[in-house]
Amino acid sequence: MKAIMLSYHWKHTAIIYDSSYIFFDYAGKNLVQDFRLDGEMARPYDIPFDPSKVRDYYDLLDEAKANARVFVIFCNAEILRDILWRAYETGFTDGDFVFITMELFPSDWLGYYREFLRGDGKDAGVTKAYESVLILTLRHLDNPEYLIFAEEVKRIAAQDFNYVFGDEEVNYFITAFYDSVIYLTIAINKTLEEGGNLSDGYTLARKLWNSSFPGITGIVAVDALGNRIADFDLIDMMSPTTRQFQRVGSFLGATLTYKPLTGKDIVWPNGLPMDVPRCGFKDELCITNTDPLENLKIIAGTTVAVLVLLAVAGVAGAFFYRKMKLESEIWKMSWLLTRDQIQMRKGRANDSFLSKSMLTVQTGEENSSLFERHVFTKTAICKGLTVAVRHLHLKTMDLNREVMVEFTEMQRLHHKNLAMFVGVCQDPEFRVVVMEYCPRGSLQDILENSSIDLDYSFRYSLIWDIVQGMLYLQGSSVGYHGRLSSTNCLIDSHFQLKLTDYGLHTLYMMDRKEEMKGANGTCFNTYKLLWVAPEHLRESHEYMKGSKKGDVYSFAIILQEITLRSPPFDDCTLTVDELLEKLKNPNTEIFRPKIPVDIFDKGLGYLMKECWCESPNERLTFPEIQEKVRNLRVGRSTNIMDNLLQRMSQYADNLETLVTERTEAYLDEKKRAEELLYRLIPSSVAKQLQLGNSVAPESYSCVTIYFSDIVEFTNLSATSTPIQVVEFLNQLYTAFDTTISNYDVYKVETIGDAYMVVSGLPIRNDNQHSREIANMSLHIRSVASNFRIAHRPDEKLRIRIGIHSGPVCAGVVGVKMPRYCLFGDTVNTASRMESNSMPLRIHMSSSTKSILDQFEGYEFEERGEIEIKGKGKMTTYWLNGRRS
Ligand SMILES: Nc1nc2c(ncn2[C@@H]2O[C@H](COP(=O)(O)OP(=O)(O)OP(=O)(O)O)[C@@H](O)[C@H]2O)c(=O)[nH]1
Ligand SMILES: [Mg+2]
Repeated sequence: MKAIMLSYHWKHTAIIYDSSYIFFDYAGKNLVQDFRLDGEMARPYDIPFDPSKVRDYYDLLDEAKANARVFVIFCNAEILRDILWRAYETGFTDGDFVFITMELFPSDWLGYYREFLRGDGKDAGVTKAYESVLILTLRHLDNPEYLIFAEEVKRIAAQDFNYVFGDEEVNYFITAFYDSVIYLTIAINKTLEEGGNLSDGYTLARKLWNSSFPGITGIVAVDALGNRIADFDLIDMMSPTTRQFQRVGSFLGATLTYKPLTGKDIVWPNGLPMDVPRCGFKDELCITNTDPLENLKIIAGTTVAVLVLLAVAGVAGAFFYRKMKLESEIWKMSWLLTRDQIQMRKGRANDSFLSKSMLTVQTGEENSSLFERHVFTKTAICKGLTVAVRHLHLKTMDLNREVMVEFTEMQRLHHKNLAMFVGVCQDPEFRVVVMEYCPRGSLQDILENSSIDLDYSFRYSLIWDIVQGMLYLQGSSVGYHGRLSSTNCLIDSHFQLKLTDYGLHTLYMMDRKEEMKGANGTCFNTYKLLWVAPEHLRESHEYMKGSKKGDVYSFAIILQEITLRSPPFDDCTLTVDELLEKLKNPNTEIFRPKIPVDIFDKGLGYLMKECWCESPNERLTFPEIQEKVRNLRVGRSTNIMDNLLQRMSQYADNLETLVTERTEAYLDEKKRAEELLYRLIPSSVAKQLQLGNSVAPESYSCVTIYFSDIVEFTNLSATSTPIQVVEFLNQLYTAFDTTISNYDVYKVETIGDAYMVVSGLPIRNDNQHSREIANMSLHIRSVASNFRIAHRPDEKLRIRIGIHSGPVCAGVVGVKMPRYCLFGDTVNTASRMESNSMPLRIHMSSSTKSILDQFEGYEFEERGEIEIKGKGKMTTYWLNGRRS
């Protein structure tokens, strides 16, 4: 570790370690102590901790920060993740700090390492923190002797122990045992050569102390106390997107040297971190710096005045020190973001099931005209985080001292109920404030989303979160929120409420002034003023900064929204502007939202009244509100976790039902579509098409084709309306379709009054095709002769049938509306059989007859030789019937 530290010119370290990890070598020497004793290094600052007792890992980091920028951390992976998350949350991961930890076995770390991902909302932050982490692991073995040895171990494991290694490396302990045996054999040989006594184990064991020998893992170095000095690799994350790690350097035990690997630089978030910050660990170096001289003037007027002040009292000294610290932070301007650091995300931020795409708010106008607000946060990626970007209306951003102090103060705020302030960008084209993004939308979104059921405990936990955030904010140097509203209460992925858009009083005041002027083409939305306390409404908007008591009033309006689950002042019928006027100028009566008698919690009703008193001094303070809410909450189920889980499972159930319903509907639809397709194309062919396979045309050596036609259809059509014709054909073909479903046949198509059926394809059926078609023809004939034409009840339907057998080729033609078609002379001949047939008779060719002859029971009648157009003379037959 020392070799690594010195190689990067770091001499100051803080060792943060789980005190249950005791680092002793076999001779009983405490390794942490050992690490502390080295002339070249400053004495490392030692922070042991008991994980079960640590209240907040920030405390450890804060303590370490006062002594070092390089933190060596020893603890288990879970705790490390918690520490890193806290480090990220509290601003330790921007590149000023280094975290070195140890993970003995390297195989897990090389390649893609995702084990620190948990999907708990902290992954991005922990990944960011990993940019500052270096991991020390045992050397990755790849020397030729080791590779042969590893192969051999794998072979023996499979052969003798039936254990087959996967991708994993051969365990390091196996190689260490092997090296021990080499150690022993060398020691025995040496002892024998020297004529020593083999039964003197102690001397034997000491034979190779303070020396080295070639082992299977490379050169094995043994120190003067008999400890093996292992070889280590230093590993670093190459990129936060791929989370891929790489070796950046190696430590060789035999030479006690660390060498960075050429061409494999450590990827730092912000360059190589300095061993000592510019102003020293306690800002002590800045007091005599040139820049701070300027600062001194700013703080106390003159340098002399400050020095006098310092001399006068220790208390003043402490004050001075704090001020100096703030000054150095102000000038660091770490909140200032460049345009390149903010990558806007495309599309709207609407990734929450709680956010409605459209918020519709009733303005309260006489006719209840609805005024729609369609608001989405713009989101971006900044420093590896998804952030909410708030565009400012200011034409210029004057980074005067007051504004800079505000930014610096904002940056110091860290609380679970505050959305983090990320920074500002003052690019003329892109003047924005960047805040932590909360994916589940605002409190207003939740309240307006009727599909979310809000019970007591949930409402109380929302209120509780607001109070906690406000207590912290009002106790901080920022002093008050200034624009507390339900749109500035956000819900994060853990359903925790976080306040946003707080502070920055000077900047936001100037910005609101511009917004009201309509800068950047915006139109100021007076609806936002419904949360502003009357005393501030009365001020000129330009000075409407806000106050602690003003926040309490805004909180009361949010309480109204939560308890009544309605927008502010929802009960009144005034327009927003009329309403604001009334609030500004109360006549005899103070104007506030009405609290219905059946309010779900009377206690909350009283609390609202105590918070929106007209006189700011009569309003409660947040500590008092906290007490009241705590008392009101007693007796209600406060287990937000249970409640949340219940809600989540309810939501999941709803989703599951929805998914099942949709899936069923989809499957039904699919089935219908498939059935339709199977009617157009034989199912075996359709399946091939669905799989994306092309269907090659196929020839069939013998199939039987049926054609039938309605006698005098032209006359019938001429004397019927088109609708009657369609209805008639539909009824007839439905009857035919039902009939043919009893046979192994495929209906090729209907063309007008013609009906075409084939048997023997696409699935071949030997010679059965002639029989199937013959039987079907007889059946259809009887169906047709019994068929009554609905609009001509007295007329008898007569059809002509013709059948013929022979070779055909079948294939799918067309892309847009693919059709399965038959080609070949057999089709024409079959059609000719039909056209030369007689009413209610089945006319067949000799080829069909000769196949049918193989089957018994058919009654034929030779028709004799007839002239068939395009074919010449053919002997044909009538199929009259079949003996049962
Ligand atoms: N989902 C989500 N919505 C946000 C986030 N930040 C702001 N919003 C919403 O984006 C919309 C526009 O926000 P703003 O421009 O801050 O306007 P506002 O909050 O109504 O008013 P002021 O902040 O007081 O100016 C509001 O509906 C916010 O609730 C966020 O981090 N996540
Ligand atoms: Mg806002």
